[in-house]
Amino acid sequence: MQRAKKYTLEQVAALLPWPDDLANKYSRGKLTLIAGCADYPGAACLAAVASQRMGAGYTEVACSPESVAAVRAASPSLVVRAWDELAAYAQLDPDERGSIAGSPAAVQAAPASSDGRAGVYRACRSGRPVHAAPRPKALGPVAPRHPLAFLVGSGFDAADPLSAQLTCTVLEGAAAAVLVDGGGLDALTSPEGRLLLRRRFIDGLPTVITPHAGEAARLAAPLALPTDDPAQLALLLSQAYGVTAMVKGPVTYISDGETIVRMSDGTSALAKAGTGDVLAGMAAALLAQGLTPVDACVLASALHARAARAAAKRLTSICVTAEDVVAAIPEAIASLS
Ligand SMILES: NC(=O)C1=CN([C@@H]2O[C@H](COP(=O)(O)OP(=O)(O)OC[C@H]3O[C@@H](n4cnc5c(N)ncnc54)[C@H](OP(=O)(O)O)[C@@H]3O)[C@@H](O)[C@H]2O)[C@@H](O)CC1
Ligand SMILES: Nc1ncnc2c1ncn2[C@@H]1O[C@H](COP(=O)(O)OP(=O)(O)O)[C@@H](O)[C@H]1O
Repeated sequence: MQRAKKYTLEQVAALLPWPDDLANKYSRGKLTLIAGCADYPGAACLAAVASQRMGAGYTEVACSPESVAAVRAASPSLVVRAWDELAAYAQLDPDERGSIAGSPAAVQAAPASSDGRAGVYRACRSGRPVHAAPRPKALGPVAPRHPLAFLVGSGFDAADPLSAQLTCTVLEGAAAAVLVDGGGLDALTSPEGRLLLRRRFIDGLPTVITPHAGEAARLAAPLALPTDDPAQLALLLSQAYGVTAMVKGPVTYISDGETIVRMSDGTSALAKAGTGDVLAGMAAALLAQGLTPVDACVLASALHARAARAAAKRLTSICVTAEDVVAAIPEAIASLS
């Protein structure tokens, strides 16, 4: 059985993405979140403001139309749109969208954006009716000048078929790192989800999953993976799905299929709804800033734990909320520097 390793404080601190003097908002990384269904706008708000605090230069949210006002109200510096066009595209039959087994070379051959910052809507905003929407070769520029990443699934309702459709559309179209969280995770067990993950793995496109114990068990079940040891589960999920897996809990384990990292600095103050959405936004923001999947998960998890401890010191471990964890991210960063 493989042993888990721990990072030293110095190793974690060395991962902090300090901006250089000539940075601009695009060079600091753009994160696009596809998150927040009508019932869970809060998850999109929490993940998005956590991304901003975690240093992403540009945070864009595509959420359900019902959630737009709430997400806009969460922070005026977020760029927020309804996911209507993307959702309409996702609902097309895969045959109409184009074969999901299409050649990766075709994706690479798509013309690069001239301004290097086309967003999630470019392919869907041609003014054509939805049934004639072109296949989005890539969500965002194919050859980005600046780092970018996508987060999909926080605040999705796993029971709604649209959740799986949106998740697969992002996995298919994003020529960049994708983090799958919350109600998007169940989509990965379907034949289409498995195929898309395999294709991303072969193409060298990083995918990160961030399940809690219940979600990890649902990912393990169809493959009959043992769930009794969370460290081994992180390793096995990573290997089986071709992703970097961060299995969350009182102790969190991160695996890229070769190594396992143990993160044990958390606190029960984190056992509250929404703290997982905060962690997803932090890790995805670090992916958008160019950290490797394991480094992004390690740094996000370490800062998440430190932020919760700092908040609990002031507010007690009874009172800390997910919003308090976001507010304490700056203290967590300062404590490492
Ligand atoms: N403010 C918002 O908008 C918020 C929105 N949110 C969004 O809601 C969506 C659904 O996410 P969810 O986690 O609430 O539900 P779901 O994935 O169905 O799992 C629940 C079942 O799993 C099991 N379970 C076992 N171990 C577990 C563990 N360690 N932690 C948790 N569960 C564990 C347990 O079943 P049991 O073991 O009791 O049978 C439990 O009944 C998702 O998109 C998320 O982003 C939330 O983040 C909250 C704030
Ligand atoms: N007892 C605990 N000790 C330390 N960390 C915890 C504890 N309980 C939960 N957490 C952390 O809180 C977060 C909860 O995530 P998750 O269950 O996905 O919440 P949500 O879906 O409500 O956002 C995870 O990062 C997990 O590691």
